[in-house]
Amino acid sequence: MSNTDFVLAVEDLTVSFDGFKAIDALNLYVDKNELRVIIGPNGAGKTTLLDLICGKTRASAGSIKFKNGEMTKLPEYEIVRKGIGRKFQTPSIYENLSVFQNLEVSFPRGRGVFGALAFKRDDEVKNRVQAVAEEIGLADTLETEAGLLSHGQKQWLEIGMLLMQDPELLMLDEPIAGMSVRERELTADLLQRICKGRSVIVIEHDMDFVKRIAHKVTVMHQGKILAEGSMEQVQNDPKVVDVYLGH
Ligand SMILES: Nc1ncnc2c1ncn2[C@@H]1O[C@H](COP(=O)(O)OP(=O)(O)OP(=O)(O)O)[C@@H](O)[C@H]1O
Repeated sequence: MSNTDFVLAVEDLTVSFDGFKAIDALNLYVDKNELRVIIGPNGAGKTTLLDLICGKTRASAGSIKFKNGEMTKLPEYEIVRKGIGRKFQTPSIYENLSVFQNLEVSFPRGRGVFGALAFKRDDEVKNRVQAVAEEIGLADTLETEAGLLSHGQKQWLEIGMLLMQDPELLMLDEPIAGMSVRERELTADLLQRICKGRSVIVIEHDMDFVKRIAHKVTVMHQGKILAEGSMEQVQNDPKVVDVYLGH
């Protein structure tokens, strides 16, 4: 395919594990500023798809283009540097550092003019930490040790650590697992905020949450796309009811 306006264009993507196709000739296109939710039964290939996009797993065939650049051959750190951030289910924050320090260490090195102008960098980092802390609702807890945060706050901090790198595509695997009702609401608001200015892909099983956040829903089944569209469209699709929602 020639150049497109899509942030992410996945085409004919396939990965086989010992002959089993976990992802099978899959096509997926994500727009700028879009919040896409991927749903589907256990084993459908959702996590494997995100693993392929972030370079954790190598494709057997097909193409993954991010802003029209091919990603399938790049190492993971290059993919991060190009602007793709991925949050896994288990938080990987530094429990004995403060919220501020967790955000500070996530600021990408090697950007801007440093050396003699190190103080400028300090300001730049501080301003960025403050802005991100506000975005994730942790501006009042900057000095708190991360290990003392609630489960939900830890998840938000990890999202904040990814936001420090200002990714253009952010991928989140079941971000509300284990959260309270209130934390889920706040996470929905947070996701709505962060997709203004970047694209977000979320894997989620909680349909009420999906309804609240999704611009568009992709339903996966057996490594393929079963259906795609608005929540209403996929909810009323008999194929989707049959393999997923009806269970
Ligand atoms: N590294 C691997 N080696 C062998 N098989 C794998 C590997 N990774 C994934 N699979 C298989 O690929 C299939 C898809 O798994 P995947 O975890 O992507 O599904 P999922 O849709 O994310 O499911 P869930 O909702 O349970 O997280 C499963 O059958 C899984 O066992």
